[in-house]
Amino acid sequence: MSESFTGPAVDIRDLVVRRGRRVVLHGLDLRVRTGSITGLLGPSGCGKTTLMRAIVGTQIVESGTVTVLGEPAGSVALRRRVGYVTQSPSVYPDLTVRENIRYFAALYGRPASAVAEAVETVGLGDYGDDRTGELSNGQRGRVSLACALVAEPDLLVLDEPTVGLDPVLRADLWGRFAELAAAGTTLLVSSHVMDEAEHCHELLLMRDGDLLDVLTPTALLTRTGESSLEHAFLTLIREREGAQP
Ligand SMILES: Nc1ncnc2c1ncn2[C@@H]1O[C@H](COP(=O)(O)OP(=O)(O)OP(=O)(O)O)[C@@H](O)[C@H]1O
Repeated sequence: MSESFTGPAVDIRDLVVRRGRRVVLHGLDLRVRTGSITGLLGPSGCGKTTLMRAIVGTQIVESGTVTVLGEPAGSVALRRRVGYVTQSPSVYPDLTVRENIRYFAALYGRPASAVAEAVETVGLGDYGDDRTGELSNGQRGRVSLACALVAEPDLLVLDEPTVGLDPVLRADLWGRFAELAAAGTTLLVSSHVMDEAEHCHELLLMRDGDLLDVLTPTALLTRTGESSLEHAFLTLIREREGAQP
């Protein structure tokens, strides 16, 4: 973690993003606490990926400001401090699993032990010497995740990192995310399955390009009187829709 920065890891003011003919983010205001695991949750198409792209600086924004670790999103100073794993794996198919991860480790000056740890974290210990192009889609996604993990950036932005993973691996990954957060890393993790929300410190609940609420999983349950996060989110949506003029 970088020493001097004490503000929120992400600070967004009045963010408007248009994609094609559609305005997909309608003036969002939000903050992501440094050292937290923040879940970005909402139905398919609500704008989670677009928001993540704005945070990592790959999205053209119409108006508003996105400040990341105290710098404007996308600035050169952030290149090594922000990791982003998209839903489509970006790995070198001709390299083996270990070579891919080693390449990123070298770029970020990380030791060989970090490579071995990253391979194990994503459950690919038996595939370290396999060519990445010969793996399944889910396995390739895990290589991509390992490449981001090995760099140990200050902010990790992960777009649906647990899709298609078995329950054991998902639990292991959330355990690793918790360790990283405890060490000061900020994680912003999107998901459209609410059962993942329980692993997060804070939830950003999105719907149709707007932020419905920002609260902890416990607060979501308490506020709605529900016992499952899935139901709680639905109840919250119905309340808000009912409250609209
Ligand atoms: N390449 C694109 N060009 C134009 N519009 C787009 C493009 N990608 C997404 N959109 C629009 O932006 C909206 C938000 O998309 P986004 O990918 O951010 O949603 P999401 O919440 O990440 O969805 P999912 O959970 O399915 O990945 C969509 O409803 C779609 O209309």
